[in-house]
Amino acid sequence: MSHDHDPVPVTARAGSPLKGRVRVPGDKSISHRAMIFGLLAIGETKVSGLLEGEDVMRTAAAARALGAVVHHDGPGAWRVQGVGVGGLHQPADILDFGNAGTGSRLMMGVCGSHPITTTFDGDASLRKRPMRRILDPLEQMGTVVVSQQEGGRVPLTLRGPKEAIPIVYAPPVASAQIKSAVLLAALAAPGETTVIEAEATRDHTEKMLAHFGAEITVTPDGAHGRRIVLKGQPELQAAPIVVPADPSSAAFPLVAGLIVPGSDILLESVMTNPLRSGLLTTLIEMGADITVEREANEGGETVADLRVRGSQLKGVTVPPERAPSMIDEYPVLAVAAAFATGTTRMRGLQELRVKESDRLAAVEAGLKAAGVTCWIEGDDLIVEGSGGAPVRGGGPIATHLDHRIAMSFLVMGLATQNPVVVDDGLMIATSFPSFTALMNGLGGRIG
Ligand SMILES: O=C(O)C1=C[C@@H](OP(=O)(O)O)[C@@H](O)[C@H](O)C1
Ligand SMILES: C=C(OP(=O)(O)O)C(=O)O
Repeated sequence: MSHDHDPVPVTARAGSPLKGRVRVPGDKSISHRAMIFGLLAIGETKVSGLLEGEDVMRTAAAARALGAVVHHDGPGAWRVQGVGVGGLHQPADILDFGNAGTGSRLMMGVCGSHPITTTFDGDASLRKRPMRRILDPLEQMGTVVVSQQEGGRVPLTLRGPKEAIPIVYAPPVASAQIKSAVLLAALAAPGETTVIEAEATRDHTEKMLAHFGAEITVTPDGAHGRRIVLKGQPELQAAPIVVPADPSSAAFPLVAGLIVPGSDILLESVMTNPLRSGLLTTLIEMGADITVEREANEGGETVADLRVRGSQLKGVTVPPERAPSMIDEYPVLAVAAAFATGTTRMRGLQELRVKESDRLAAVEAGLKAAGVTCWIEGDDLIVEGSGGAPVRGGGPIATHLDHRIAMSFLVMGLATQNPVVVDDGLMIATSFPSFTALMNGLGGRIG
């Protein structure tokens, strides 16, 4: 399935300061998991605040194909009647995940440990992404990889064992997707499965396992790591899910509010889970005028209003151990760095090479096309800030089917001398369908 589409260029222009208050849509990671846990539970899971982006809709379609009954009751409001662990149906057709790494990898874990045969496919971007990292632990658990493309890429077909084997697994890279795939697969295995992560990554799967009644323990391991032990074959019970606002989406108006002089905006109830808030930490280190207000709890996650005002940022070094807590935010951080005083060095970004695009290369090329001095040294990205002098802008910026590259450079164009044009805005709908309307509602000029 190639999902070729005619690209739709989009332009952003500088204008007046950004003002107003907005709430960005629901978190993408939690929304995928809401559908997956709904599928694996007994009873009806009610979800509010679900992100209705294309990636999550692919996961909803896969949940249906595997036997769930999925109802859409209104904006963000969904109900999922599950089949229970062990109860997955044999899907009639291939599972097409479009652009979504999270949906496809987590569902490989779910399907790969059940006695069914499933074929996974996706768009031209997903077909380039490495899946060996998921297939390796699944093979240890007894999954047969019936067919795959070179290097373990989709389209690929998995056949699950009659009964999966519990394992002890240390993912070779810091990845919540690998961890989650193993934990979801382990639900169908008897006994205990252990995942040991050297660097803690987003913990939504662990929290939701506990919320749905699984026996799971999480303990610190080493300087930055965690040891997660899950007891297999639980009966997961449906439980309500409230999806908080996505900090990875909030990153775009947040950075726009900083780089457009005179801006003053309030982002309502953004999730502040510490394993997701590396960008906030970094921007505050850079001197950003951001205040964290009205802290609260929403559906088991901490949230807060973020008030942001236009600021002259200064360059910093971002340490590699911070990468898991802001992995999707580096493209937009690089845009912020282009306006800072001095140099920003972002260290340890090797994982950016295997996202929807090679984000290291895409950010470097885009910044250069817009007149910014930057370079890559090993796995580090270095950006020289303009120090308050105008940044030129330009384009067209090549987005390579990557929503975050498109949104990052459109944010940049709100503050550059000349407009910024991105070559294709269609992929924005995978994670943030209301992006343009929301930014323009604050006074942005994107179209
Ligand atoms: O588990 C998740 O929901 C995600 C994990 C991260 O990927 P990796 O696990 O590949 O780092 C992140 O980039 C992705 O957007 C969402
Ligand atoms: C990397 C991302 O998503 P995924 O891996 O789910 O495609 C992202 O949203 O930036």
